[in-house]
Amino acid sequence: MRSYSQDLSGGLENVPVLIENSVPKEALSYFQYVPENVQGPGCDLDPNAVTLPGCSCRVQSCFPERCPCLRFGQTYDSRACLNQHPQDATYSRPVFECNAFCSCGESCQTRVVQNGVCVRLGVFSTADRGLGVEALERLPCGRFVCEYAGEVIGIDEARRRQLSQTPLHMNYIIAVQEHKGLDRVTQTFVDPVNLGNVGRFINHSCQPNLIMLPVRVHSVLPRLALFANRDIECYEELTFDYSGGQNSSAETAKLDEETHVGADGEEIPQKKVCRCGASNCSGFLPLDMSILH
Ligand SMILES: C[S@@+](CC[C@H](N)C(=O)[O-])C[C@H]1O[C@@H](n2cnc3c(N)ncnc32)[C@H](O)[C@@H]1O
Repeated sequence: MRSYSQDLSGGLENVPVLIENSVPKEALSYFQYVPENVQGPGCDLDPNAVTLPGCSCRVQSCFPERCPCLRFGQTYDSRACLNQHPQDATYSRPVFECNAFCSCGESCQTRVVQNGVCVRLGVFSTADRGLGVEALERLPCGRFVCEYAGEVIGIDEARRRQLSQTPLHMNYIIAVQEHKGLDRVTQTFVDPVNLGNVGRFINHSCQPNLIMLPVRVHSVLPRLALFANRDIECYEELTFDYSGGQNSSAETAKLDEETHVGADGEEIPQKKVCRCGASNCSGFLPLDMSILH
């Protein structure tokens, strides 16, 4: 069992995010903890501005039949867990929570991600993947764990940051694409390298125990929320699939066989060996080529 003491969040989360005592201070010297997304270069909106309308349900907890925030159905159960299995197709639809403009109570069942980290997590040194995060309590399937929070940046900034990296750098930029109708795609880029929360220490696995869902709370900008996709034991390392479940190995494999220089002559970061140890491991970390095109 690892020994933990300090709170990485400095009191900014509901529960301390513990750091293993053996993690060297230098490993975190350039990092500043922010519990929620912040506006970064190229992002036109302040992620903390309230840009969604509220409901007028004057009840403690909203009903799906009446509440416009629940037009796609009830998302959570009374234990703040997803009320369908996380792999269920339901979650390919947008998820909205009640927000600051809503008339319902603060204990409304439709407020989960906005309540922040409520489970005990520990940041520890892995043998071969830098730092990682483990659960310090049992987590039931569907439980909200934490956000992947950081600077929300525009695509040009994401491209600039990605191209400035070499395979020796750790990559923290997550690009989430959402399909709206047949021809509209919205992209959200979050980079928690310097400003971020506990989510930025979670490693990739080809057989993960978390799933990432875009959840809208007060703003049209989604928050990237991580939920348990099965029951998780205390001291299990937490992981999610950096590709969001889409198999990007074909594209990354092509990159490796051919060239590491893009069409405009720019250097393209090379793919990295995946050390998740899963039986279905694809061999390499997903590399989101949509940022580079
Ligand atoms: C979002 S960070 C995860 C936290 C990171 N381990 C740290 O120490 O801050 C992503 C980086 O961690 C490393 N990493 C994450 N999952 C990995 C895996 N399955 N195999 C090898 N390296 C991994 C890679 O360097 C990757 O670019």
